[in-house]
Amino acid sequence: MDHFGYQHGTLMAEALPVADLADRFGTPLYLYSRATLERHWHAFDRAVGDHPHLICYAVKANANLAVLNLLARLGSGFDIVSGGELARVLQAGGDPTKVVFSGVGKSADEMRQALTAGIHCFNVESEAELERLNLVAREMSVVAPVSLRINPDVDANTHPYISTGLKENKFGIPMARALDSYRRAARLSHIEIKGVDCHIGSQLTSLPPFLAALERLLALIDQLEREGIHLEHLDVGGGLGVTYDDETPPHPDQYARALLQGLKGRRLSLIFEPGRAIMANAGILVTRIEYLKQGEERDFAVVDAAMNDLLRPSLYGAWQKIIPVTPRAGRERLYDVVGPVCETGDFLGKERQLRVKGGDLLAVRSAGAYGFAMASNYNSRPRVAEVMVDGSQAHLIRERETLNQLWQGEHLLP
Ligand SMILES: Cc1ncc(COP(=O)(O)O)c(C=O)c1O
Ligand SMILES: N[C@@H](CCCC[NH3+])C(=O)O
Repeated sequence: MDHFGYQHGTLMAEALPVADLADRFGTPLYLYSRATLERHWHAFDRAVGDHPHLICYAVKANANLAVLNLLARLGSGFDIVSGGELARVLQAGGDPTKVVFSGVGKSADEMRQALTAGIHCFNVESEAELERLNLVAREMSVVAPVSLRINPDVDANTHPYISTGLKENKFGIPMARALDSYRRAARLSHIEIKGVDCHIGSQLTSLPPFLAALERLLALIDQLEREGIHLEHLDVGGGLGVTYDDETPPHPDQYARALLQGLKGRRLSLIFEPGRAIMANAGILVTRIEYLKQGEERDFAVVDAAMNDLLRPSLYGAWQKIIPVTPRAGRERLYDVVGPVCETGDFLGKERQLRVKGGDLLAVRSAGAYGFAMASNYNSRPRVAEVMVDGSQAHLIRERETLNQLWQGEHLLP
């Protein structure tokens, strides 16, 4: 069921007309549907059934405290990549014992912070990081629970900027070094080996790359077992894609079934780190057309949202559906939907057929993940408001930034 569907000729967010929300909260505006994000989380959780598992939502996809809090209430764990994300999870009431810490550049301070919080596991991405973590844990007289993130050299068939499991990518420990790294970890006094981890990329729309990575990891797990290194869990990362246009990614049921079959009866518990699959289609970006402008080659719909609010189209050439909030009758025209930022690459969509007038509202769909999370103040644009819709209630979960906030923390010379 789509919680952003049309009713009586106008776009709804659950039980509320988007146009009313735009009037009430202003534009640009991120709108999220609580029912959708909860349904997506449950779909993932249910898919794994009673096989021991932990769903660790990837905080980077959307780190708003209200989002994290709703997920924490469902019993979710969290995949973090910084001390800032850990602080957000704790602030939102998340359970630190369900947190896994990924990322190639963890600082000693971040390690201390995570050890103090008592997280579930560090996903260690290099031998140098392993050494540092051992030292930090020794200083604190604790033992650090560790998974090694292995780079299985599998092509995820996704955009090169979001592919992470190829030899040339910076992520993880190369497969060829995996065994030695585990042996080294086993010798370190303040490291406890818990599992193995991989994450081969984002927006994957088919199963074979996941299964190829799984096969390689299982071969490693069996090899480690023969050496007396026993793993408790296998962290398969995130990466399950969503439908932006006409992609048909596997449903979490199919994905989980394939992985469970791949385990061939091994009783390893599974950790999942989904981000996009939970949040992307639980959010839209609502924007108002400032001007329609006729060019020589094409027309432009200049809207009030820009690349600083939603970077994916500019950064990856990503395609996201752009739909009218209240569709009109009449002739369609072809528009580039562009923002006010002074960059040629500032567009939300190119060559879109639309029937619109100046002042109309548009909604960019699938914007709940990597939308607000990647927003910036470029061109001194205050970051926009975020609203969570819950049935017929709308909650402001992040206020629109004020102009004063733009220079908060800046100082003039004496
Ligand atoms: C280590 C790690 N885990 C999980 C994710 C979440 O990925 P996705 O949003 O594709 O599920 C990412 C981002 O790609 C990641 O780098
Ligand atoms: N930010 C990216 C995904 C990167 C995932 C981070 N590991 C996107 O919008 O598609």
